[in-house]
Amino acid sequence: MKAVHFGAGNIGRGFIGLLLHQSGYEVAFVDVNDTLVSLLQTKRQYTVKLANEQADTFLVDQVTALDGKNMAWVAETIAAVDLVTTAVGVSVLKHIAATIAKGIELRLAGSREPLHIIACENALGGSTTLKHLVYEHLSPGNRALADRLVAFPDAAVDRIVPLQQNEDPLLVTVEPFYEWTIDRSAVLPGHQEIAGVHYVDQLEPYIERKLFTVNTGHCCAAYHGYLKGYMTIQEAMKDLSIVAEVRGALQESGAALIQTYQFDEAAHSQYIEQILERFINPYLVDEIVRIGRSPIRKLSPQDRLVRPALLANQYGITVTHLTNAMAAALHFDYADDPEAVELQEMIKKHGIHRTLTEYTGLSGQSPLHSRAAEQYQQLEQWGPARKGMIER
Ligand SMILES: NC(=O)c1ccc[n+]([C@@H]2O[C@H](COP(=O)([O-])OP(=O)(O)OC[C@H]3O[C@@H](n4cnc5c(N)ncnc54)[C@H](O)[C@@H]3O)[C@@H](O)[C@H]2O)c1
Ligand SMILES: O=P(O)(O)OC[C@@H](O)[C@@H](O)[C@H](O)[C@H](O)CO
Repeated sequence: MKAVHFGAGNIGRGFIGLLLHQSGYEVAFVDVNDTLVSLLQTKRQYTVKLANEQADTFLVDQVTALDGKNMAWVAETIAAVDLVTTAVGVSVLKHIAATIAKGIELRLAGSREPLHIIACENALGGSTTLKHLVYEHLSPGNRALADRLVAFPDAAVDRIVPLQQNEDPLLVTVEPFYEWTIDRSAVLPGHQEIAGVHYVDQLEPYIERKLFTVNTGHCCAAYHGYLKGYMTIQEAMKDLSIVAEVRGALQESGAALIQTYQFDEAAHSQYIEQILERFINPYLVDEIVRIGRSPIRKLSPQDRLVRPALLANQYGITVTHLTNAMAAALHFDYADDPEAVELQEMIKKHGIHRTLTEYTGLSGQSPLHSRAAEQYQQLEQWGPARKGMIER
């Protein structure tokens, strides 16, 4: 079996590539990073190391890489594989859609074998988004054929893979835990199930539970941690006031999830505790600026802060920690993150209220808006504390 995977980065190599390899796939990674592509082409293998006491390792071999800038080469390869996966970042999907469409077009000209395309990004409906982007490049005839022969099952992926600091540039250190959940209802007959993947009939509860617990808690710790001058999530999670913010936010999103999906309360509390343990894994060094990256995406209406806050608010659940995390996100002024820079410029130019409305979609009438704005002013006090800690 053959697969093309877009994005040979942390989750690409450390999670998707590993599981596909373990299921018997030969994986061709597509990336635009020339160094990564050339190393994978030369070595044809890499190692995944678990962040645990034993530092278990796994060899992933029979891999290759394709230059993502070479559309014709990538499309020809897609025409001949069984599976296409992505882990490039949800905002990059629009840049790979034309190449995938070209691959589908070539494939449909000569084959009636089904093709599955799965976006493994942190977003609701990632594969569906990719499908819409790909369909923009297909002729009406090919769209009709693709409706029958090409499936885009949505998925949720969970494994913490930090920025890598290894001497071997292909080695990737990952946390031991993983969960890859795929919407079975969108899978076509003939799909060979991927070992280690959990296929479910309805994905929404799984993806919302993951995004609004793991990622909500993670960014909450990151934005508060950044404000207080911590460099890693492990450092931030030693600060009890930050842990209290994270727990508070997860109780708010948890209460909303329990109401929406009738989750068992005790099981959900256990899920939260397991996630807090994962954040403090002492064998990982996970930088706060990675977890806080792209604050505009993280503050958007469908993402990990605003959507659970809106849900909770609808159910009459008091929301203060999620809005406090939004307020902290608005203080994330990391100069190397283009979205953080844009956000800070917007605040400087137009003030906090207009910025909140523009990026979160929360109108000035929303109580969540007023609370986040008020908390933004209260958090201002941490600015000097952060600078002091970073200078020390
Ligand atoms: N790292 C994690 O813990 C984790 C866990 C679950 C989900 N995710 C999600 O996985 C995705 C990737 O995250 P990551 O941490 O692996 O990021 P990353 O930056 O390590 O990897 C992304 C890779 O995509 C490549 N890329 C960018 N543009 C491309 C293009 N046009 N064509 C082909 N390749 C391109 C980059 O060069 C990079 O190698 C994100 O959506 C993220 O939210 C990450
Ligand atoms: O990848 P992002 O930017 O959506 O979120 C940053 C982290 O929270 C995220 O990568 C987690 O490590 C991951 O989602 C764990 O499964």
